[in-house]
Amino acid sequence: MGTVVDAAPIKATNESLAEKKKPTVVFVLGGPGSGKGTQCSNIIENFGYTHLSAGDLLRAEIKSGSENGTMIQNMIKEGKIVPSEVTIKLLQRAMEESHNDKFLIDGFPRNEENRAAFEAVTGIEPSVVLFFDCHEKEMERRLLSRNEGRVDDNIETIRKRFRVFLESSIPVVEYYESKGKVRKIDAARPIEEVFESVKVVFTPKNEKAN
Ligand SMILES: Nc1ncnc2c1ncn2[C@@H]1O[C@H](COP(=O)(O)OP(=O)(O)OP(=O)(O)O)[C@@H](O)[C@H]1O
Ligand SMILES: Nc1ccn([C@@H]2O[C@H](COP(=O)(O)O)[C@@H](O)[C@H]2O)c(=O)n1
Repeated sequence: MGTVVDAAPIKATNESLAEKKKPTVVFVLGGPGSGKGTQCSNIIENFGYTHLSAGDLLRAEIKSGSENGTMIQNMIKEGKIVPSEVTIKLLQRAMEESHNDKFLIDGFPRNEENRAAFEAVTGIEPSVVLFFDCHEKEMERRLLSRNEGRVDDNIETIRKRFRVFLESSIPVVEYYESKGKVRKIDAARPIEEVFESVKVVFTPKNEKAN
């Protein structure tokens, strides 16, 4: 079945965003189960950001009964990446509705198409890209014990998600690395230890303890 996409609201929303000062955006990347959502919850409690998870927005779109719901559900089940115009429209709407000007965008951009389309449509470049680095064995263990009833937390889909991460998402991390924007965090450690490293990225240099 073809993808149902309504591109018109992207332009309208973009015009209203363009009138305002550009928001601060931090992209939060890392493999499935690397702990992106967990650490974003910690960051928003301490640093005044709004957390926008691309995956959560897509899952909410399925639940809302949207005309794109079936397509999104099928892509998630297969571990595939939803067309950028759909995800960007959801992100833009959430940014507009939040009234904040600092965003943690979690799980986006997932591929080169996501990255280029977001920059073209919004004119926004991330100030920093957080990259949670974790080995597959640990990510697999975490996903299989997450127990949130997600349709993609089964071993077959997890393997597909790992492949998509290596083939499509790592090149995005490399792109931002070449621009000096990536802050790589060892995410295979306990949650509190990972957050200690994350805090350093968000704490202005002159506020760090000696
Ligand atoms: N450092 C950690 N050590 C052990 N377990 C963790 C750690 N960080 C997160 N978890 C657990 O692992 C699971 C996956 O974490 P989380 O949902 O934050 O990952 P994610 O990167 O956002 O995953 P996805 O991309 O699949 O949404 C959760 O059950 C979470 O509680
Ligand atoms: N930019 C994105 C982000 C996510 N997806 C789809 O959602 C699935 C779950 O994402 P999580 O970040 O919650 O793990 C992911 O596997 C993709 O199918 C997407 O298409 N584009």
